Amino acid sequence: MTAAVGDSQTILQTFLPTPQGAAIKFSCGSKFGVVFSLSTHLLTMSKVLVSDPIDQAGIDILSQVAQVDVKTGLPQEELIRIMPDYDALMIRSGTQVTKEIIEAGKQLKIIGRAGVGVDNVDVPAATRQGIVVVNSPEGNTIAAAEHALAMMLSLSRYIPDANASVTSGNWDRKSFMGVEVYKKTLGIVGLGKIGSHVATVARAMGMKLLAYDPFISNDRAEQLGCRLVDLDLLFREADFITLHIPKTPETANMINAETLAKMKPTVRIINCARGGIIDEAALAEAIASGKIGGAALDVFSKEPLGESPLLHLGKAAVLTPHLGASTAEAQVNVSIDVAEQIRDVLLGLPARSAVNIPGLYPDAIEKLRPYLRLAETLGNMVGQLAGGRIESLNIRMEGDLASVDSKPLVVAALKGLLYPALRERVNYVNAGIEAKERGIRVIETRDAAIRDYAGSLHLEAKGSLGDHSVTGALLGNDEIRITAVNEFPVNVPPTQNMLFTLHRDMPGIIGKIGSLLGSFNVNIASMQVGRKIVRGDAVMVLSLDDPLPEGILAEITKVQGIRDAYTVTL
Ligand SMILES: NC(=O)c1ccc[n+]([C@@H]2O[C@H](COP(=O)([O-])OP(=O)(O)OC[C@H]3O[C@@H](n4cnc5c(N)ncnc54)[C@H](O)[C@@H]3O)[C@@H](O)[C@H]2O)c1
Ligand SMILES: O=C(O)[C@H](O)COP(=O)(O)O
Repeated sequence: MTAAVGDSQTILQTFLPTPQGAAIKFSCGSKFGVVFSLSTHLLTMSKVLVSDPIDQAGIDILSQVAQVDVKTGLPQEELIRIMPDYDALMIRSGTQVTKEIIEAGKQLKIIGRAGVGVDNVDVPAATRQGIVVVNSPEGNTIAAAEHALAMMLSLSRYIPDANASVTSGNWDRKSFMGVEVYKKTLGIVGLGKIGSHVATVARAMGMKLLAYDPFISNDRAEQLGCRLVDLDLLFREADFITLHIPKTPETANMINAETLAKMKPTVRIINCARGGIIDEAALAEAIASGKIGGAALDVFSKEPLGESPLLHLGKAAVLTPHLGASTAEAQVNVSIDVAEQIRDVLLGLPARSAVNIPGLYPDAIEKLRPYLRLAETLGNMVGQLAGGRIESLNIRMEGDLASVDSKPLVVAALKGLLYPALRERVNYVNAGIEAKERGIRVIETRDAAIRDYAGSLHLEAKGSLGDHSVTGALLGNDEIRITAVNEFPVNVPPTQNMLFTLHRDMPGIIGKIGSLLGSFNVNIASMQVGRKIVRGDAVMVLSLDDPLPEGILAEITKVQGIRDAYTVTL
């Protein structure tokens, strides 16, 4: 990287390797309103592996900034073997991105899922490695909703079997007497993006709508014409049940022998969400024995399905091979959506749909960008001052910052705190998890009444070697100012090489430190003393033009009146 990009330096440092090579101009995403100078080295070095069939539109986007290799259907061992070469991996649901693949991805910065579900990605393992995982939360919503509706109608009119009958030369009208959906009750489990669109269309078809979604308000359900009910009532009253929920420990096997027993004998179940939400053996048994009417399934606990009792249910089961997102439109949408995010992350910009960066959405970043830099700098400083093992980090949001979403600031502070220990291995993705694993307790407090600056941050680290704090704020031009160290007021910009002393405020001490540094050929750029009372305790902050040579700290602490001395390198 040859030039910092506006204020996005913090984010750039998060993901980008140290650049080399000649600079060329490169323009990207106007939504971020920035122009980058990227090194040719970086451009030629970025490599993206596309391991599932992805629409060309996304590949074209990626090809502008990276070498794109499309290698679909690779076995796990081969993926593990080639992963070390790649900066980004783009997938659909076909590739199982296991911990082993992720760990093999030594250069990997981003995994892009061209679709919604990331259940084929070991997200915790990616987070642990600092790899951002993105998806396309909306690109295939309509496709999946329309597939669910098509499945409902196919099942109620036996279209697949009727078609098979005609194409094999029969004209059998008796066997395919169907039912209407008009005035029937549809139970929608999960009233999110897809469930909402299903509700809208089903309502227009004259269906009565029940919905179960513990995270949706009554107002939203009413807006969609749905009556929010509990799951039990939905199971008992619905003529059709359609699932639009993620597979989680709570939803796994939600439809099982016990819940099937509560349903109407004519009920038809549609699952275009995820395999594993239905106990397939129990479902097949319920259909075969006439306990329920039938099922239309697009997703299965094991894909490809292979041998299954579901294959032997005749016209009472309609099965498709995970086609919910398979429309031309959806594939273009998800491919572009995810390719743009991969491109952005490779360029050091934030991703708009990262599933594992807490609270770091582009809007939030845009507003907080200068404060993220402040938080990271203060975290880095207080970590170095505290030294040793950090037990807790107290982050106080002051003034205007007391009312902002603090998550990004906390992540930035932790990234700074851990940087001296982890260097490039810590980033916005894994800072939280790295801190947790080190047992660092994070305490957030807010004080809107502190108004020395519009907004300031106060970080206090308690560690095995002592407790230290730094406070900082931004000037009008977003320049960082350290405004207190260990509660002593100062007003200094952070610089690359700094020396802090805790000492007794007494004549001659500043001179002695100056001469000592001079004798080691260290030039002082600026110096400031902060004290609360005359001749009491004080702090001295020096910005140095050169790094402190080995051994000088020990000499400084020998000076009479100096209690402690610390170096900070930013
Ligand atoms: N078949 C396909 O090809 C295909 C395509 C796209 C999406 N999907 C799947 O469809 C599902 C829904 O996708 P979406 O985009 O609508 O997601 P979404 O996040 O917009 O909606 C999911 C809804 O489920 C609700 N929910 C979560 N846990 C619940 C629970 N225990 N009980 C009831 N409701 C619960 C949430 O509150 C949310 O409103 C996902 O599993 C997704 O992977 C499948
Ligand atoms: O979660 C999703 O987006 C769907 O399951 C689609 O999966 P696919 O991209 O493999 O079609």
